[in-house]
Amino acid sequence: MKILTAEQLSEADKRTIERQNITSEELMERAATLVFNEIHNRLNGAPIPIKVFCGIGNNGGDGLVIARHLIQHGYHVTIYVVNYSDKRSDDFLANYEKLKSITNDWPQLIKGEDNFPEINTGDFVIDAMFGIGLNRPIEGWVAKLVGLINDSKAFTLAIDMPSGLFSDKVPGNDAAVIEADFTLSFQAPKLVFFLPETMDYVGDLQILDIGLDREFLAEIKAPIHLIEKVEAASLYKPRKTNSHKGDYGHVLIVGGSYGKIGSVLLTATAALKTGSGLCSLYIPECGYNIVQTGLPEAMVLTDKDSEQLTTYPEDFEADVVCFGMGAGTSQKTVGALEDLLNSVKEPVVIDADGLNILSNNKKLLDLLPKDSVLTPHPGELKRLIGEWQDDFDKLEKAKDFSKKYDVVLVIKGAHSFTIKGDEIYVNNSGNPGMATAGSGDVLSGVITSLLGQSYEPLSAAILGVYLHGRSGDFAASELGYESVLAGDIAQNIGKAVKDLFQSEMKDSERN
Ligand SMILES: NC(=O)C1=CN([C@@H]2O[C@H](COP(=O)(O)OP(=O)(O)OC[C@H]3O[C@@H](n4cnc5c(N)ncnc54)[C@H](O)[C@@H]3O)[C@@H](O)[C@H]2O)[C@@H](O)CC1
Ligand SMILES: [K+]
Repeated sequence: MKILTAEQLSEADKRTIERQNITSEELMERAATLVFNEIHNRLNGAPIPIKVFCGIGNNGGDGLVIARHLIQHGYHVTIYVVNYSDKRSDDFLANYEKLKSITNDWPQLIKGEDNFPEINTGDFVIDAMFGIGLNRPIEGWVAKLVGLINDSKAFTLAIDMPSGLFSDKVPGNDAAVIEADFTLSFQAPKLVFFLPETMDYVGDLQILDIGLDREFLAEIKAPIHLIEKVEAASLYKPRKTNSHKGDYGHVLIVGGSYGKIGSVLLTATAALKTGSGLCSLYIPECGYNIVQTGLPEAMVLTDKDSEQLTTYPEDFEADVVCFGMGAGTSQKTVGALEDLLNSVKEPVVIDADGLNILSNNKKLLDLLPKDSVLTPHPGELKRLIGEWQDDFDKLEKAKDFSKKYDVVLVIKGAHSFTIKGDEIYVNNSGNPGMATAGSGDVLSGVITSLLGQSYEPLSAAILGVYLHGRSGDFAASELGYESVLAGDIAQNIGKAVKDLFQSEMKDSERN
């Protein structure tokens, strides 16, 4: 799904109004009625106090339409107009008028702190103050009202965006932003819903298809995509009936050191579980028995050093090589990576200590084969690309890095970001149970395996990140977040692959 900017969405609104020959008021009615339906489906007539806070632009107009439908369906609704300005939008005014015919309870005007209502924990708050039109931070008494809503701990539903969030920048440190429990957003997700610095304001997210012009949406150039099941499934390459293990790639996992042999075991398990035909490991001698016993399906070669990697087996023929997990950063291991990069011409996967070695020896970056996949977590990324001011700046620096070295970057996080040049792919599978030791080693194994199965590097990274998250979802639905171990993620890869072609998850499997 394309992630669009506020300008692109406003343009889509305009084109829709022209091509569908409707008024903007009709479009607002359509969008806000969809929101009402979602609320009604969930509340099912429950007599809880609903407080709708409306701004005076079109986000406020949405709030008025939602409130009108709620009142007509017998809900206990109080409407507040947050009157930060007298410049009301036309569609706001039209819907303000429409309220007259259905209720005698006129909206309460808030013009300052004296008009603040009491908000109780048990209230249901609808935040329709600001949407994509916010162009400067919320200030003064409106900021205090945002604080009051947040402090109330009432369940808060944000319409289109939590008020105070911008679509194209991170709010300042002390900025007033609604901390929504749920956000219902129109037509396309906005980037800030997925960035570490802003995602917590959004709560659970649902995108409503409000029927904006299909042709325009299909044609519009968007460099940022959200990856969900449909997008992941479109990348998948089915297996041929008439095939053998040689068709699914031979991967070589290079890593491990004394006390950290488990990491390579996890990577190799994940690679085999993702479908690699053959899997070999190149590890220090101390790991030989551990790997041979722990994973009989894998083949093992050992370095002459018993505790660390010192060389790379140059004449070994593998389809793809992965380097780094548990390897340590000793000078001898730096030499091993240098040997590897001097002998391998195909894209490699570099993770963990492999990335730390690159950060400490930046000249090695020039040796990376084109389209290699690097999978840093934020700490490793910082060492690679330097400090950033905020998440938008981070993405710019990451794009520059990807272009400079011609590599695919996978920035790991709650929503992992896969970056190649100017293209960004935001992953939407996974859960907090996956924040556990070895989870990244499993991801490297999945991506390496896909590369070995002839997936293009970018596709291998995007699909690999999605499958890894989805495997974690299956593991968590069975075990609970706290009990998910990295090995459980690897054990569920098969379910994640099968699930690509199954319709929606049952509620019992959802996290
Ligand atoms: N046809 C459309 O354009 C549709 C728009 N929709 C809604 O319209 C919203 C956008 O509406 P608007 O463009 O009217 O903007 P908003 O309602 O988001 O903001 C209201 C106005 O406040 C002013 N403003 C911005 N920052 C401010 C600040 N810090 N303090 C005080 N005033 C400030 C701006 O001039 C803006 O016009 C969307 O988020 C969505 O909710 C939906 O009804 C769907 C259809
Ligand atoms: K809002």
